[in-house]
Amino acid sequence: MKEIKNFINGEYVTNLSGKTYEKRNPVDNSLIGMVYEAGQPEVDAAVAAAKAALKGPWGKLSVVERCAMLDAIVAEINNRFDDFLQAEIADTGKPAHLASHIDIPRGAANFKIFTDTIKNVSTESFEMRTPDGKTARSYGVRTPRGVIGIICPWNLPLLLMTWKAGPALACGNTVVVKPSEDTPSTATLLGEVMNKVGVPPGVYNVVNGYGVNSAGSFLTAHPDVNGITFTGETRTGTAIMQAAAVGIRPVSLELGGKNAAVVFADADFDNAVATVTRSCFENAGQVCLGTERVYVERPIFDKFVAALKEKAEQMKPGRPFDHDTKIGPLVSKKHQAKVLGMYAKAKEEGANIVFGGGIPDMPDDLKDGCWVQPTIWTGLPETATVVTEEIFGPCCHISPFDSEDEVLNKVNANRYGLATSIHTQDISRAMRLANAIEVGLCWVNSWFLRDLRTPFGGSKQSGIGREGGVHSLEFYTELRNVMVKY
Ligand SMILES: NC(=O)c1ccc[n+]([C@@H]2O[C@H](COP(=O)([O-])OP(=O)(O)OC[C@H]3O[C@@H](n4cnc5c(N)ncnc54)[C@H](O)[C@@H]3O)[C@@H](O)[C@H]2O)c1
Ligand SMILES: O=C/C=C/C=C(\O)C(=O)O
Repeated sequence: MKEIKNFINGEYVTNLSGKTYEKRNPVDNSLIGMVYEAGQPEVDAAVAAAKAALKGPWGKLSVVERCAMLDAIVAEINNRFDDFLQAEIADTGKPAHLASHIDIPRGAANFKIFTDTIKNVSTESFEMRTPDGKTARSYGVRTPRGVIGIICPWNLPLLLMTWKAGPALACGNTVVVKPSEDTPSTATLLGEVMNKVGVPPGVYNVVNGYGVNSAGSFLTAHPDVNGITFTGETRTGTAIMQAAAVGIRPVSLELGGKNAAVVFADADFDNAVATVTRSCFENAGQVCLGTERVYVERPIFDKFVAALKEKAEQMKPGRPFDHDTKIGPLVSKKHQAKVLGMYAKAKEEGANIVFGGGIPDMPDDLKDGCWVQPTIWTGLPETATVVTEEIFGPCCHISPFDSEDEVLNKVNANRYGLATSIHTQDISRAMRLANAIEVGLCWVNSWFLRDLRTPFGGSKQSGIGREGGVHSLEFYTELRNVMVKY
């Protein structure tokens, strides 16, 4: 039986409480291993190790030396690509082609982008005359913020954790990572990489467990944590922001969304169908940037619904390494129940079920997995639950629109503001809409196309702050101004 331990001060440790919980494979509900839940003692030890490491060899490295160590992390993640692939797939059940093209490559890329950034970023400097006729020169100095608490969700476990650990370490901080209880494996495995490349003990720590009354809340409440970066549900973000208020610690929040795709009649139809298919169903809809609201200009509405239905019908569920698998399970029985509950709600509210709405027929050996059908609805009002609330599953509601103003108002009427995709060949219209849509991320004729130098984050109730390239420095460093009179 696999044991998934905590990684504290360079060592894999269990816990004082002896408390463990089961990690099950979402594909067939088979038992993968037992996870040692970190309690207050383990979180205290991890934070103490991280704090001490700031004053040790890690804190004395030059930027170039630190980046050389991160480059070694990149190389070792790539050396152990298959180990990370197997671990991520065991935890999530996602198709191997998805994990091998997105999750694991981004695990390495999320360190590389920040070594490139930190080596080439400058700070500002100004000169002024002083009242007594002398001169003064000011300049900025960026220093690490300190111990960073990193709390991650279960949908893109390695990608989303390294999207935080990469800049945190590149900027000279130390980290305590709390992966989702549902996906502990890749964050824990990364500890082996840290030891292999010689990252000093205490720089990278992992405490496994839950949120409330467990490792998550112990970490956010810890007074020696100097900043908290979180990705997860909006309501959890509220709780974490409240915890961070004690001691005035900054937060970086990447939260929920209810993202729209807007398809105009002049769009490249096949590209729009292919792109919206990805944005609705990729990773079984478990992507924060995913589309759950599709607005289609009326002249092509029926044609678009039929085309998306055909794509959904082709989404063959199956085992991760089966070549014909097009969609995997949801991450857990708990999440499967949540999504099926929303499917039932849509039916109760009178949705026209174009496709799906339940559990797919699976072979006997997979029947106990966390499967749901890709699902398409039409016919609901904008006020319907599945049109306003985040579901985080492979489903979308499609509705027609007749004007730019109408669709803009519908897209903006939601409390979230994370991502939108706009499909049109009229670039002036695309830019007009992109300037008016209240989101952090807007794609035109594309989706989830990522340049890691660009600002990434949500507006409204989808988050606080931007991460990516130089934008990550705002959270992961303190900027001090020095003024020299001479
Ligand atoms: N904006 C983004 O970039 C982004 C990316 C991925 C997922 N998400 C969002 O995450 C959600 C799905 O992930 P999830 O179910 O893991 O989210 P979640 O909020 O339930 O949990 C996220 C993490 O927070 C921890 N946690 C929960 N309560 C906590 C508390 N009170 N204090 C400290 N830690 C706590 C959990 O253990 C987990 O590690 C969806 O809403 C999705 O939109 C957003
Ligand atoms: O599920 C949410 C996906 C988030 C993606 C990123 O944070 C990224 O691509 O950097």
